[in-house]
Amino acid sequence: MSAVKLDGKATAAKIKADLTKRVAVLKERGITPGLGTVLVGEDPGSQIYVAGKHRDCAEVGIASIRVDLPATATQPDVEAAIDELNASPACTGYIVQLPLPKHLDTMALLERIDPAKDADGLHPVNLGRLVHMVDAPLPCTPHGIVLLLREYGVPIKGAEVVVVGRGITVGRSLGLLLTRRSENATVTLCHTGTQDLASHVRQADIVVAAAGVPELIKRDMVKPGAAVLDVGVSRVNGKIAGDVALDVEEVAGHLTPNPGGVGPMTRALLLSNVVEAAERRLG
Ligand SMILES: Nc1nc(=O)c2c([nH]1)NC[C@@H]1CN(c3ccc(C(=O)N[C@@H](CCC(=O)O)C(=O)O)cc3)C=[N+]21
Repeated sequence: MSAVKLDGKATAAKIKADLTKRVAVLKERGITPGLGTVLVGEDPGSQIYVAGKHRDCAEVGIASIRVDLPATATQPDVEAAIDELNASPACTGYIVQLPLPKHLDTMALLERIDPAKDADGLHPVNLGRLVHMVDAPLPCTPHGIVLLLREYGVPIKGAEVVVVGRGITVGRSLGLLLTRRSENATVTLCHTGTQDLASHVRQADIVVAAAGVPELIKRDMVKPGAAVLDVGVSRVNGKIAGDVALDVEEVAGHLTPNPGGVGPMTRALLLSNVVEAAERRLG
């Protein structure tokens, strides 16, 4: 058996085509959506991600505003950059690229972002709205995962989902999305303290691997026919390595390639948050 490919690149292209039309409508009505990025330091990985986000913006007609600060930037320096984007009418949404250098207080900076401009959906107010099931920008990777499963008709309702990894950006917030009444999945959140990871993963109809540990999910842990989504972005010898062993392809029913799976969906849903923020301005 070989798994059906959950093609994130192709699905993201469809989302971007829809966003391109919506951006054109917004422009006719006098609003140009604009994505801001705040990047602190010279981490090569972060540089590549941020450059990619600006390319994506150009593709759909979103303006972009890039703020790059040196690794030595102080807390007040970054606060000033955030205050400027909060005040800028040209910026309808923005992100502070993570991780930030260790000397900075990440939480204080994230809390300073205007929740209405939070393109990542990671502001505590917006995560709180997600807990309360109130309309808010959604975290990009979890939202991308839900849309990718829907695109390929993978049943979510009633599914047993095992999420591996409790990070805010993916694991912890994905459970909130998938347990909404509209999705109705049953979600188990596994992490480094989980006693017997394999026994949990074996029960799963859908496995989401977001731990950042190469080859954590092995072939013999996966129930035949399960959908497996690989969110891992570790670097091994300069190459991107996911969390899922290659031969899982032989047992899974659906599988995301990596690259070309969850990453492009994350980027498309970031653009979607920027467009939605601009649409909310129109009311
Ligand atoms: N505030 C903030 N928001 C983020 O969303 C955020 C962040 N900080 N810090 C770093 C992580 C990582 N991340 C990726 C997004 C897309 C790909 C992606 O599209 N990767 C391509 C491969 C690389 C490429 O072709 O550019 C793929 O999977 O096909 C990868 C990684 C977002 N992050």
